[in-house]
Amino acid sequence: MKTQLIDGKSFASNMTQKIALEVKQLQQEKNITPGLAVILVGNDPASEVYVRNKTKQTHRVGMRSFMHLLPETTTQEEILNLIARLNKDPDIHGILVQLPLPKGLNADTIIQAITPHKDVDGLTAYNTGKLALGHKDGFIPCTPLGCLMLLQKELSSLKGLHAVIIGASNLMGKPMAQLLLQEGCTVTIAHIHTRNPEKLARQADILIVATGCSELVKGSWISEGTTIIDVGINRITTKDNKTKLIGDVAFEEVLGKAAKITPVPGGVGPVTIACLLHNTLQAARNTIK
Ligand SMILES: NC(=O)C1=CN([C@@H]2O[C@H](COP(=O)(O)OP(=O)(O)OC[C@H]3O[C@@H](n4cnc5c(N)ncnc54)[C@H](OP(=O)(O)O)[C@@H]3O)[C@@H](O)[C@H]2O)C=CC1
Ligand SMILES: Nc1nc(=O)c2c([nH]1)NC[C@@H]1CN(c3ccc(C(=O)N[C@@H](CCC(=O)O)C(=O)O)cc3)C=[N+]21
Ligand SMILES: [Mg+2]
Repeated sequence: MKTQLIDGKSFASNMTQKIALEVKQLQQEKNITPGLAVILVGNDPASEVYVRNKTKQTHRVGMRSFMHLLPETTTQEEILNLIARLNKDPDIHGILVQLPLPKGLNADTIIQAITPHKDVDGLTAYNTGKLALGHKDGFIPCTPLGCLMLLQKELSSLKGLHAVIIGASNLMGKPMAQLLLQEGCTVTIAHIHTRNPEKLARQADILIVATGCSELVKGSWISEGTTIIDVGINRITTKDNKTKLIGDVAFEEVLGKAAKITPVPGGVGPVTIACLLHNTLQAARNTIK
């Protein structure tokens, strides 16, 4: 079987073209320019890739981007004060705190301090609850939303398919499970304590991997015809001392077995950014009475 690559980059570029037009319209008709504030504390490699690309894309669609690069030593109180200011600032429509945060900071307390109507990452209790209940008016986390869009484009129907998700974070695995359940998939979630994840993976019609373990999923984990969504963003150093990004799936090993796969880079990453811009545009529109 020839494995087809899922082109997230061109999917995202179609999305951002439409968003750019809608931003222009919002400016002309309502004099509103969507603004996104991003808080990055310390230096996590995957976050640095994200921040770099999203700043570029934010400007490209005509939105404003407010970067807060804070040192590793920043205190919980300083971050909470910053969020309190951003919550009140009328130029800011979306607030995103990059995860993971350095040890010593309480990520949950910090995330829950974001006002739900600016929570474009969809991580507050309010938006998490909205998603769990199937309400359509909350913010859905950008990465699972992007993965769902790619799956809907690539597969004619998701109903009755067995989706196996490896990784159970609040940012990715859990909301992904909610979304696929609502689409009629049978969902299995594997995590660090799961025994024989390879056995579950072999039963998957759709396999979604978001663990942060580079090349965790081997060729032997994959049955003929599986569609693979590789969410992992791992920066490694090659023999000739260059850095490159690789996913959570041993890409070369699954070629010829999987029906389709998202490459890293060029798969889920760009779509995550497009979904973030989509949510930020929505947050700006929601301020219109
Ligand atoms: N492409 C994109 O747009 C995005 C990429 N990412 C990337 O995806 C990856 C995951 O991100 P995120 O969900 O935030 O990470 P987290 O570290 O928050 O969560 C990882 C999850 O995977 C589980 N896990 C870790 N190792 C294993 C293993 N060996 N076997 C099975 N399960 C395992 C963890 O279990 P436990 O909790 O029990 O330890 C946890 O549930 C990272 O590489 C990140 O950079 C993230 C978001 C967006
Ligand atoms: N609160 C929070 N929300 C997140 O969604 C979140 C986060 N924290 N922390 C870090 C991870 C990682 N993440 C990425 C998104 C896009 C690319 C991306 O643009 N990737 C390009 C990289 C292209 C390149 O520069 O080579 C690609 O895969 O093609 C990468 C990583 C979002 N995350
Ligand atoms: Mg994380």
